[in-house]
Amino acid sequence: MNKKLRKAVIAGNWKMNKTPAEATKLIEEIKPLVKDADCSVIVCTPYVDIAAAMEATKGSNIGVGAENCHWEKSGAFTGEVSADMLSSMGVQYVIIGHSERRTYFGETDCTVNKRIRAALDSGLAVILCVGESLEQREQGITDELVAMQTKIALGGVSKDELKKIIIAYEPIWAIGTGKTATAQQANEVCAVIRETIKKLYDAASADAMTVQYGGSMNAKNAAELLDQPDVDGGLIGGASLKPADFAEIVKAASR
Ligand SMILES: O=C[C@H](O)COP(=O)(O)O
Repeated sequence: MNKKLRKAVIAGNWKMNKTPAEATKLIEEIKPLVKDADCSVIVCTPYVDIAAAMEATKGSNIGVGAENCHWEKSGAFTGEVSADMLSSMGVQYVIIGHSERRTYFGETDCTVNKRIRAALDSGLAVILCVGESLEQREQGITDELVAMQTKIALGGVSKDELKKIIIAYEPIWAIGTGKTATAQQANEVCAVIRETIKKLYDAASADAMTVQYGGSMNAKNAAELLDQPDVDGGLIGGASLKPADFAEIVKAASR
């Protein structure tokens, strides 16, 4: 499929930022700036901001996502939030397997797979994050690692369910560091992910798959990254908290 036929997806990952009142304010600022976007626009917020985000995005072209979900439907899991709880609030997307969850909260490829299963069963679309550390890149194992993360995460996911999955390639060394992967590096690994989908499913599924890049994407470097044939959008951290910068990235994805 021609890249142009895959609509770009720009998702903000707010991480642990913004109170509900601040979330409303930020969305109100973003809304007019992205209203003519020719790409999907999503904001993924902390759990406590979801009600405010649902309210503020009403009637707009901005979708709302969460930053994680548990794999069980309910039970004794203090501090966790289920996929059903999120979908009951109108949430459409959930980020799963972000490297910060893997690094700081012990998440593994296996728990990522369980969370994806739960999210799909609750009707949520998933933004699955994969990516290598600097050490792994230097060892030359980026492609194998990213392919393996993708395969394990998608275990038991049908071809039909795959349509509700977006994959974000996020090299850990580029997250929040100001160190962006070059457009070529980003494209190479996004292509590896697409090839992995082709092997696991088929060429049509690989062609239709949205593969984002994430890691210090900003208003200045977005156009070059988003111009790459296998980069279909971005998962944006820091710049998603700055309305003008986020809007600039959305504009770059709309070309
Ligand atoms: O999920 C977003 C990524 O972790 C990228 O964060 P960043 O844009 O602040 O580098």
